[in-house]
Amino acid sequence: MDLPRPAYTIIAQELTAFSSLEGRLLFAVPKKGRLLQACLNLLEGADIQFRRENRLDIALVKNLPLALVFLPAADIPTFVGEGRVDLGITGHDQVQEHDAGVRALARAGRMSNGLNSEANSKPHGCETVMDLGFGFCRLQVQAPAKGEYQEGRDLIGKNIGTSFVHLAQEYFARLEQEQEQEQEGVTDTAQPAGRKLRTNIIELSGSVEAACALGVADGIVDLVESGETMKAAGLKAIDTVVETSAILIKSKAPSNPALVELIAARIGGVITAQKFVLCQYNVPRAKLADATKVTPGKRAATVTALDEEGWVAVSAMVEKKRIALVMDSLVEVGATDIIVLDIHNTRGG
Ligand SMILES: Nc1ncnc2c1ncn2[C@@H]1O[C@H](COP(=O)(O)OP(=O)(O)OP(=O)(O)O)[C@@H](O)[C@H]1O
Ligand SMILES: O=P(O)(O)OC[C@H]1O[C@H](OP(=O)(O)OP(=O)(O)O)[C@H](O)[C@@H]1O
Repeated sequence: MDLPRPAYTIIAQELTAFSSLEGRLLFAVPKKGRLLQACLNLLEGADIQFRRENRLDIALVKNLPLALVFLPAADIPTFVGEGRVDLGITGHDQVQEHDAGVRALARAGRMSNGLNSEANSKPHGCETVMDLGFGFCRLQVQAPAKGEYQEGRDLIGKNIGTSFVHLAQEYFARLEQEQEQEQEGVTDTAQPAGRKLRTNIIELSGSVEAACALGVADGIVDLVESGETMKAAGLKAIDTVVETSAILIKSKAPSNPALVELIAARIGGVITAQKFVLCQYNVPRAKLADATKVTPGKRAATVTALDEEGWVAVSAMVEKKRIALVMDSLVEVGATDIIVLDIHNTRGG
């Protein structure tokens, strides 16, 4: 049985982990939620070996000078953007929300007042290394399905519940400005600094979909994947603010750029392996050109002579989502003995 450990044991372990961080590249991973399992699969595929002690948010990697830091997905862009952590995985939506927050601070003129002054001495912001191909969803404006609001503009001046306060503010600021310009016949699109938002953005930290039914908000801005949550809450989508998926981000001045490159290459290899399968088949040499049109491979198909006059064996990487159609076409061309193999890992492509 797992007995709860006294707090001092946990604190002692956390301190030990912190003291062994020196010389290690720091890599932030979502500590819970929708992205966690896919991230753990990715780390395993990239042979990043670690053991995360129960309730500890730092794990030292056994086979690389690397430490994983488990953080809320929403905080990862801040840690990476300020250069406190070198690499991170989070949603593109979270990076955009963070960037919108930085823009809001800049507009309010607070960056020049010494806020985050230490962080500001470093190159600020994070760079996207690659899209990871999971965590696809959309940040949408939603309103009661049976209500009067049909488009974003109808919610101007209303109460909007969201965890994405800065993106929601920018979205409604744009709509308000467009509406005012139309009314005044102005064509200048520059956003005036210090303009007061008429729409009331209410920050909520979770279960945002309940806000309309509970009378807290007239509309919400929240993430939608299948649409089931919003449907169950009696809401309908009226606009999309951003489309998002999980991304690998790096700080602008990582402590060990070579290790960042190595990890990015390993993760890229795992992503490619997840997207592709290896298709092998035999085909008469006379049909080779037709067959390789169907399976051109990533760079080119590998063609080997068979121990049978007039026949060749072909092997090529094919996108997993296209494989059934590709096999149909190969049969039509005259290919035989078609087999499809999973790819565990790839590199250099
Ligand atoms: N339904 C979804 N489908 C796919 N990806 C999602 C979905 N909901 C969220 N995400 C992605 O996962 C990221 C983290 O969201 P998630 O709801 O898992 O966060 P969390 O850390 O558990 O925070 P919270 O406590 O606010 O729920 C989002 O920013 C988004 O990129
Ligand atoms: O369109 P769907 O497939 O139904 O997914 C959308 C839901 O997923 C996310 O929440 P999550 O379940 O992660 O929990 P949360 O509300 O606590 O953030 C999001 O905030 C929606 O509530």
